[in-house]
Amino acid sequence: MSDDRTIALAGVTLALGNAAFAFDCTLPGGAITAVTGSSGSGKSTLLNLVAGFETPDRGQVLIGGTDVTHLHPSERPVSLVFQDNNLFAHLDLASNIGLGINPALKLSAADRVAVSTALERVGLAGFERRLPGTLSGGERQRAAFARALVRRKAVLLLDEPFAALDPDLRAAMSALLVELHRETGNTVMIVTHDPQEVRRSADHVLFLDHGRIAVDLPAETFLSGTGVAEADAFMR
Ligand SMILES: Nc1ncnc2c1ncn2[C@@H]1O[C@H](COP(=O)(O)OP(=O)(O)OP(=O)(O)O)[C@@H](O)[C@H]1O
Repeated sequence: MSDDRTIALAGVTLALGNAAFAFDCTLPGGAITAVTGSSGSGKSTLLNLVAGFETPDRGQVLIGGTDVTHLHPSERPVSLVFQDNNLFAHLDLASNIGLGINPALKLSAADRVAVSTALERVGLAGFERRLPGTLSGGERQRAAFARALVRRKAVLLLDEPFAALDPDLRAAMSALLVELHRETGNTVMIVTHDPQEVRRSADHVLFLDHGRIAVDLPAETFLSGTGVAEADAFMR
């Protein structure tokens, strides 16, 4: 029986322009899976298939054993954090995060408390009235995490969330991700081209090459050497 948060792609194929993708994989429920590989290998496309921004030509996308292949992104049990464009510039942080709870921003008193608690949790206590433009890059990413937290979805999808940050901040954000993951136990899929990020946060690793999954291993095994030249070279 599948864990209710396991993600599976079964016989998925997709053509986009000249690029062809074929994915067959299982992302273990309750684990952090890093999706890595060189530029253009298909990492974002794999994430977009799980999120619902792309639909396979063939095959199925399953979350917790439920076929979500034809569900709209808003109907899937997922939260998303991207590298940027996470926040609406004209809305303060309380509203930006409140959108994670209710897209019409009809928030109860309990919802407002949940927003403030999430801000506190990511180290932004008291930032409710601040506009995104007044925050540093790291603070904006923390706010994006806070919004993902209040959604309380079974699956958290992150596409290069820390790529724009300096190395210290990147390390701090990875640590925060691992800490929050320990508390929520949700299934995390993080797209990254940063080998350090894979080392720091992954329980499981998918290495993509030319639109296919070239390596699919627990992180410990992956990091000790895969025998696949491209993957081992990538991690050096
Ligand atoms: N809508 C599209 N139309 C045509 N080609 C596309 C489309 N979307 C993606 N591609 C192509 O598919 C390939 C994989 O793209 P994808 O963004 O998934 O790679 P990636 O591994 O995330 O790359 P990067 O690390 O550079 O972000 C690329 O060659 C890209 O140009």
